[in-house]
Amino acid sequence: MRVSVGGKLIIDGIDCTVPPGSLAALIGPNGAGKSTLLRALAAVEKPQSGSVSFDGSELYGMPRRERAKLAAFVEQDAATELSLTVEAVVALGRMPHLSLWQAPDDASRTAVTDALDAVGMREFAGRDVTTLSGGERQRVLLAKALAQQARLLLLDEPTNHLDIRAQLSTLALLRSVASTGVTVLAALHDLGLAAAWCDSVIVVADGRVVAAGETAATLTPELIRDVYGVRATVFTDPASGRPVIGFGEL
Ligand SMILES: Nc1ncnc2c1ncn2[C@@H]1O[C@H](COP(=O)(O)OP(=O)(O)OP(=O)(O)O)[C@@H](O)[C@H]1O
Repeated sequence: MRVSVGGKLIIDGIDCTVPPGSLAALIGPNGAGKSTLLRALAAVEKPQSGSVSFDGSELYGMPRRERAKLAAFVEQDAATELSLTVEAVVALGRMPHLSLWQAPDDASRTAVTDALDAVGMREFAGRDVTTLSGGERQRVLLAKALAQQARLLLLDEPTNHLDIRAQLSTLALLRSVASTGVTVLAALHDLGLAAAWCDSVIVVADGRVVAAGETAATLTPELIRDVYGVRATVFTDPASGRPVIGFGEL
């Protein structure tokens, strides 16, 4: 796939695959092209060439509504200026499943409540979304994507604004969503979170994939040094058995 924005080639021949029903991290330095790639995968940004196929279906040729049933996208710091309640924002995720003017059915109401529960925001259901903190808003936007019940979930920095506990519970939630068969791809800046929680990583730099594959085999100190120019040491957390990464300057 090749994607240009504003006349500039940003994604230069990326070819990548995310294993179905798994949690994958999209990582890479600032300006590498992560957001642009996610926007292209979500069909928000049209590539000059290339295609995005999911489960045998080509996402670009598809009517918007059908695509929204397949793929949900949470953009980085998506604006929430509309004065709506949290519940109404999450209910927007149900739109692809309802016909025009159709009142929410039981399945939609349950999906909204379940999504609010999943992100721990049920008690905020009646709050105006414009009054929320950055972290609360981030969780509401994740709930909206969950309510969409798509089989592909694309997230741009889903842990932005979140405190450490909320970061861990978000990654745990994404893992459990993936375990139900949903394919999850999340751009993450925190390599520690990617290492500890994701099944695989796609590493981009300068609009190209420089490495991709199973997390432990791919996210090595050598790769981190080459891509980010820092020293990294991988430890094992004695409590969880998961990898922990320490960083230092070269
Ligand atoms: N509208 C635009 N016009 C020109 N250049 C753009 C435009 N949008 C993005 N870019 C450039 O494309 C490159 C990739 O941007 P992108 O936002 O995809 O990177 P990223 O990996 O998500 O970065 P970050 O980690 O900083 O969020 C950057 O150099 C950015 O300046």
